[in-house]
Amino acid sequence: MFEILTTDQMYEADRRTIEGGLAGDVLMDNAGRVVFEEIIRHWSPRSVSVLCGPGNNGGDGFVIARLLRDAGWSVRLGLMGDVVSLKGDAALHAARWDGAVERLSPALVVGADLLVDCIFGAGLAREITGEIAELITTINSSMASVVSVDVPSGVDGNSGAIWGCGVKADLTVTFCRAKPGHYLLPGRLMCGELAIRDIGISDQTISEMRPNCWRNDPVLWRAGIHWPGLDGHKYHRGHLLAFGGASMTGATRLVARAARRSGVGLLTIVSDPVALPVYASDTPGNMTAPIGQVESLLNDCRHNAFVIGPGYGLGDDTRSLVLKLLHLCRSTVLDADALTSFADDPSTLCFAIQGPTVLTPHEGEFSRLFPDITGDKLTRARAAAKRSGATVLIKGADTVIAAPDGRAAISAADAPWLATAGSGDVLAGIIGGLMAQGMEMFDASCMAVWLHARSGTDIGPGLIAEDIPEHLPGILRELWLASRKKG
Ligand SMILES: NC(=O)C1=CN([C@@H]2O[C@H](COP(=O)(O)OP(=O)(O)OC[C@H]3O[C@@H](n4cnc5c(N)ncnc54)[C@H](OP(=O)(O)O)[C@@H]3O)[C@@H](O)[C@H]2O)[C@@H](O)CC1
Ligand SMILES: Nc1ncnc2c1ncn2[C@@H]1O[C@H](COP(=O)(O)OP(=O)(O)O)[C@@H](O)[C@H]1O
Ligand SMILES: [K+]
Repeated sequence: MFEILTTDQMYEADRRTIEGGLAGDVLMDNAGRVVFEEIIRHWSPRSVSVLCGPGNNGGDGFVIARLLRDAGWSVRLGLMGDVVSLKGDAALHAARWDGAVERLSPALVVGADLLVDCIFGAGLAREITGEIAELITTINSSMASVVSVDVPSGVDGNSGAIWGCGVKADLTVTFCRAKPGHYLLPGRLMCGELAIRDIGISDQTISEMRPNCWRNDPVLWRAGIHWPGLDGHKYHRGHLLAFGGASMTGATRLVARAARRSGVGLLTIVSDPVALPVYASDTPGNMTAPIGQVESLLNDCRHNAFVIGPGYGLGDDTRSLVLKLLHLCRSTVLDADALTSFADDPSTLCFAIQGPTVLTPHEGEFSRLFPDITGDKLTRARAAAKRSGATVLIKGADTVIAAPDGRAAISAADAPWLATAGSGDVLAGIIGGLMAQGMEMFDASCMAVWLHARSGTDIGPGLIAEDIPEHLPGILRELWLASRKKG
């Protein structure tokens, strides 16, 4: 259930399921039934208005109305357009509804305790205007609870964008698998609780669709974790070089702390000699080296991973050091100043990326580096990954991680506490630490985002960036114990 399907993939899965012998009207009946089950699980009987659009999303509404009424609820149903204009399965289920069919209007909202939003689903393809836009405004200002069927009407299932206006739901029930728009902002903010329910489409049908987007979950990457062996030594766990700035020393201290808590064997902070005492005194386990020794450090292949950018400073020196590091094709995480230093010349950066490299921009850094790449976050991350050859991780509440081969994961965590200075530095450190231990770049990025978000939700209010590395051992222990059970 971690795959995320585009609306086209969903239509295709429906089509194949119907071809495989499950009639379309049965699929629609199943869809209506799971929404009905969610409604009766969440609410006691009350007055309901089912608001139906002209397509199959509206068809689901007729099933829901019938089941609720059969269960003794007081139900009104409104339809956009005429019943005779309905087609296929929607027409069939409309014929099975023997209650009144009212005109879809704000009058249906007045006095209802629960609204079932079946106006538009996957088929929404243009701006919502006029009477329907007014109806949506009325829905959103009403005191009634709102259940949206498949997606909140107005939300684009693929991008999470809003077509002019959108229903704000308390619960969204979607079918078979989530769609990107359930997790990408602003769509995610419109969904309320998300229930993903099976309607009879097999897992095999889904795997035949070859989904390459997932909700970020340990299932995706836990097999790729490099746990230390009984006979291991510290060099088996990698030696990360974290490049520290001369003045903003806090950033790389956070990188170092996070990388070490993620399990890296050795860590050296390389910096301008002026800042070395700060780094050296930060914590006894950090090693330090002056930037003047960088050539000999890089000549030692045991230094197998690099993190550069947080607090490093902008400019030519940063640019040439980054290019030098990329030339070695070792695991490299570029964040913050290492990215912004290429704002005037992103193609040089992209050209230099040959080895396992992760770029971790926030939205501002992303638009400086890839100003011509537009669209939703998933599309942009994929385009930037394809262009650069790096794994691209666009940060935010709906962090997206995309690999150059098109694979992508979206974080569905609820961790607004992470929006605090330095938390991005910690993330870069975790990714670097995991890659130094041998984890593949996409897996390491996904795992780091997950560990970071879990820390955010666990620690909650009051979180400061320094808390996150200290929280990692507990979560890693859980993952480790789970891996031993499976083994
Ligand atoms: N077997 C299956 O496939 C199953 C599908 N299922 C359900 O079907 C849903 C998808 O159904 P769908 O494809 O009919 O699309 P849907 O969202 O109902 O809307 C299309 C209609 O809206 C109209 N329209 C669009 N935009 C508009 C606008 N801005 N303003 C005004 N009108 C606009 C559009 O008009 P047109 O563009 O054609 O002029 C068309 O008439 C899916 O979300 C799920 O709930 C489940 O039952 C499981 C089985
Ligand atoms: N609302 C939010 N919900 C969850 N995570 C968030 C939210 N806002 C920011 N974050 C996360 O916090 C981190 C902030 O990183 P960044 O912007 O680089 O800040 P800094 O440079 O101060 O460390 C990122 O990992 C980002 O995904
Ligand atoms: K809907």
